[in-house]
Amino acid sequence: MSPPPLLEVVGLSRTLQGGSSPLWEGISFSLQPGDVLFIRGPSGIGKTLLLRSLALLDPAEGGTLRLRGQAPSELGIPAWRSDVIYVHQSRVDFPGTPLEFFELAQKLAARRGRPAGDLAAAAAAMGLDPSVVLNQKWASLSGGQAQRASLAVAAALRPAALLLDEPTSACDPEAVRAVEAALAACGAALVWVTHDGAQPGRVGGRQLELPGGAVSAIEGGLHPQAKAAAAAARGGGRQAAAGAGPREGVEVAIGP
Ligand SMILES: Nc1ncnc2c1ncn2[C@@H]1O[C@H](COP(=O)(O)OP(=O)(O)OP(=O)(O)O)[C@@H](O)[C@H]1O
Repeated sequence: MSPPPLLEVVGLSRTLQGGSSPLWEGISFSLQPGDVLFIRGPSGIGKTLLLRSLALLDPAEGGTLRLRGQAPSELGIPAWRSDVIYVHQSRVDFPGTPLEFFELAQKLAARRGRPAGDLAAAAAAMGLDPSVVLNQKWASLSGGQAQRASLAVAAALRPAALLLDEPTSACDPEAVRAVEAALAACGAALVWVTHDGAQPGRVGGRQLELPGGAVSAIEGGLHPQAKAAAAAARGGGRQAAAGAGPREGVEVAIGP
């Protein structure tokens, strides 16, 4: 028997309070390690809510979620959130520095026994100078630095899946390319919301259109050899991704 998918989503639906019809329904897809699924759709259609539902931060009222064959109720919410990490769309100024944040996140009970990732390498892959940016207060980082530092923390926590809400919205074109390559090579399954129409074609994978939920393959994408080389440079194996928000109730989501 073949192993279950890494992340399996079947028939997920969401209706806003007071709404007469679902925002989206019948959302189904499955992901294996390293897969990329872009979420596309107009503003307000519910892309963020879908990511938050996958992270158990916002309730979907229909459908099922499974991580390596286990439902959230079997795995427990903290364990789910330490392996399926949501990185918030907008800047979040946490107290302290990115390095302190990462160290705090590593101490969460749900992370005990998990191997530590290499935060400096993840930051460098995103085009940051780790010795500077990781030791600076979040509040003093530029928007693009803070966004990439969040992604580097997330990546270095080595989740199974990263839920990325417009992860390059604050980056200049050079940084966008670095982040795309770093995320594509990080080893986690990626669910990636973007408004950049060219981004799916640069990264590759599949895309899901809201509200209908149709999933299609994307033409193009990063060359598999480039991804393999980046993975080898990292030391191979399952790697980096996803941020941790060591706050009560959020566990390891990066952001509120
Ligand atoms: N926590 C929430 N509870 C109830 N309704 C919400 C919540 N968050 C967002 N909404 C509403 O749900 C709808 C979808 O919002 P969402 O942020 O998911 O859209 P989006 O597709 O990500 O938009 P954008 O592309 O502009 O970021 C909007 O009408 C929004 O007002």
